[in-house]
Amino acid sequence: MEKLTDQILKDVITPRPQNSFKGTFGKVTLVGGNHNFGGAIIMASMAAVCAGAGLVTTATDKSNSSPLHSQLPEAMFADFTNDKQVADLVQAATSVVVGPGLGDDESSLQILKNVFANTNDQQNVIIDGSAITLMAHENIDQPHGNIIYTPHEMEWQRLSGIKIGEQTEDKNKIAQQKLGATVVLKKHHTEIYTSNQVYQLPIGTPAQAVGGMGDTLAGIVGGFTAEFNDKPAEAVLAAVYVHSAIAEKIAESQYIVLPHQISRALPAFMKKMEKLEDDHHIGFLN
Ligand SMILES: NC(=O)C1=CN([C@@H]2O[C@H](COP(=O)(O)OP(=O)(O)OC[C@H]3O[C@@H](n4cnc5c(N)ncnc54)[C@H](OP(=O)(O)O)[C@@H]3O)[C@@H](O)[C@H]2O)[C@@H](O)CC1
Ligand SMILES: Nc1ncnc2c1ncn2[C@@H]1O[C@H](COP(=O)(O)OP(=O)(O)O)[C@@H](O)[C@H]1O
Ligand SMILES: [Mg+2]
Repeated sequence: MEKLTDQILKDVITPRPQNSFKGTFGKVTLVGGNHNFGGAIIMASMAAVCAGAGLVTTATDKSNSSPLHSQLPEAMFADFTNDKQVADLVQAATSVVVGPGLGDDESSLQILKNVFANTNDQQNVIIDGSAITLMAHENIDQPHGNIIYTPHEMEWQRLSGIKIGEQTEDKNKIAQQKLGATVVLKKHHTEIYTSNQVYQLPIGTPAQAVGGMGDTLAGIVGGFTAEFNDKPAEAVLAAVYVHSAIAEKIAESQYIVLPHQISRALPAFMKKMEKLEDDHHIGFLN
């Protein structure tokens, strides 16, 4: 298992080209947030916007429209039960994030099926939270796309069949290769299983053990894979690293880290990365 280092941030977060517009930095469509779990998709959307995606649309329950806009006017809203609109938004996306707060009832299942029917192999498809649980319980086929699963250990147990105490590198690798997808197995020292390597995140803090922390990571992965779409594999690694690097910084002065604080800190943190030259170390950034 290879340890991730801050080099991944320097590799991925480079200065934006001058001759650019919002379309240069990709479109993210996020689908989730039922009547009870609106916060999950709002946190994921905030993360995608703050990570620098060019255009972000959130397909969610109608009741989340005003809360979304009051928190995040940069995001557009769509009703996730409008199949035609969701199909169009999914087809238009560089990256699709599906699952945060989607829920597991019949309506959630129909929405998931509609999303999966409309992805294509050119897109990054981040499958998180309820979408993983639904896939496992309802035996739903993996959709087209560059698939990135972001399960916690219980979600990975549901998807892979490997019990939490038995999730060894070898077993996880076999399950990941069968899926033919990237797996971000979230925990203390998250592991990332890619097509040719297994990475471990050596940073992160229990101050991150707060609801919404994974929703926020899913949004950053969506944002980074859209924005840095010429290197999507590295973008996933950088997203995982930046999420915990910012959390550690905040945890120096806070007992817990609120997920939205990570998102709000992203633009300034990324500015510091952009300025770094190879012979400088991120540790100097205090
Ligand atoms: N503000 C919002 O709207 C929020 C909405 N959210 C949304 O809710 C949806 C459901 O997601 P979920 O993760 O809350 O529930 P589920 O998939 O049933 O897993 C929990 C079960 O697994 C067990 N467990 C064992 N190991 C574990 C581990 N390492 N990490 C985590 N759990 C572990 C755990 O054990 P226990 O804690 O009971 O001991 C429990 O039995 C999803 O769409 C998500 O996006 C949340 O993001 C919160 C904020
Ligand atoms: N003790 C810990 N140390 C480091 N990271 C943690 C710790 N506890 C939780 N996390 C991180 O918080 C996130 C939790 O994800 P998840 O359980 O999906 O949250 P939610 O669904 O509530 O948003 C993951 O990124 C995980 O790595
Ligand atoms: Mg989660």
